[in-house]
Amino acid sequence: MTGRLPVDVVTGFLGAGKTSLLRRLLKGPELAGAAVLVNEFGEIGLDHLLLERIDGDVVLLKSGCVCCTVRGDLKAAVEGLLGRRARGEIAFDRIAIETTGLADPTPVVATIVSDAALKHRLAMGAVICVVDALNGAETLDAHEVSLRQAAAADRIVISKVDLAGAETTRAIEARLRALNPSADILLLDETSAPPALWLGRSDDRPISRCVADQPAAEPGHGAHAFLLEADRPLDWARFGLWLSMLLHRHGGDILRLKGVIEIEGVTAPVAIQGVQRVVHAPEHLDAAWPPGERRSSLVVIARNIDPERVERSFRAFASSPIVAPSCAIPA
Ligand SMILES: Nc1nc2c(ncn2[C@@H]2O[C@H](COP(=O)(O)OP(=O)(O)OP(=O)(O)O)[C@@H](O)[C@H]2O)c(=O)[nH]1
Repeated sequence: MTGRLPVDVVTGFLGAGKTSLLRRLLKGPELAGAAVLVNEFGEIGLDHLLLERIDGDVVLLKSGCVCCTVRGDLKAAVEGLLGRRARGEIAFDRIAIETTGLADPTPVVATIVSDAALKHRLAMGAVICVVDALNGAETLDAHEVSLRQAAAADRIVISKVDLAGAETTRAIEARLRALNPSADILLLDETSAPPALWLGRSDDRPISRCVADQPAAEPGHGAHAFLLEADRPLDWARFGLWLSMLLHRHGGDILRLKGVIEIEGVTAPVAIQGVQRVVHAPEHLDAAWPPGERRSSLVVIARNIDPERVERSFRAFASSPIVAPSCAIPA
């Protein structure tokens, strides 16, 4: 890898735990000095609310790492970062790319190993696929792209084993071993140590299977992203009710819901995370609201749902002081 920057790719379905894994790795020495590229689905990103902005889509993480949100061309984003590094504007010595949860990682790997402009400057590290122990089986059944993600991986991290229980975890592990026998598998919960040694490649794993001739899966799979916003603080109990009704009614089609909300009587922003039918524990963020951005914003990634109906329902809920029948049942 001499002279070339190692690139690791973190993939996995929506909400599997990719960012959580990266956040933990960023706290240790493994990713110190890394540039992290976050490839977001759709045009809507929220991470900028929580990170210090350098300019445009490039942000500096608290760890000192560079983080770049990619909404279009990955190659252009990587070239942009390499250019800024060459000009001495930013410093990093490795790259980690988080793909969108709906992406087949194959084209990302192909860009790194075979693009004429990049292949002499970058060296492929590992493809790490995060699979959620709780939702993993249903996701593998329903979304072909999740099979491709697991099949392309050098290493598979099974997340949320603390939520799934031993039996469910064993079942998903056995399924993943059958699907990709050559991948190393690691079980992870919220407290176990991050798999530092998993970054980088071991030479006996040919990259070829990652860049197999098969066409990449269509990104998106009919899913679309939309944004729900509210300018005044939300009542926590009513918000919880609205959210549980939404997931009760449409859970199978809400692939991901995440955002930052302002709750009545709470100064700090609160991060909300929903993955299919599961709502994770809300997180009170340390960061204060960036100036001028104090508002609730929720990104929903869904399929088979008319965003306007959900928006109407959310607006009615967020703006009315009492639960009116028209907003009580999410459309
Ligand atoms: N209990 C538990 N929760 C976890 C674990 N890993 C991730 N989570 C939670 O799962 C939710 C989604 O995690 P993220 O890391 O944002 O998932 P992601 O794959 O980056 O999501 P997208 O980028 O939207 O595809 C968050 O609320 C995390 O705190 C785990 O091992 N245990």
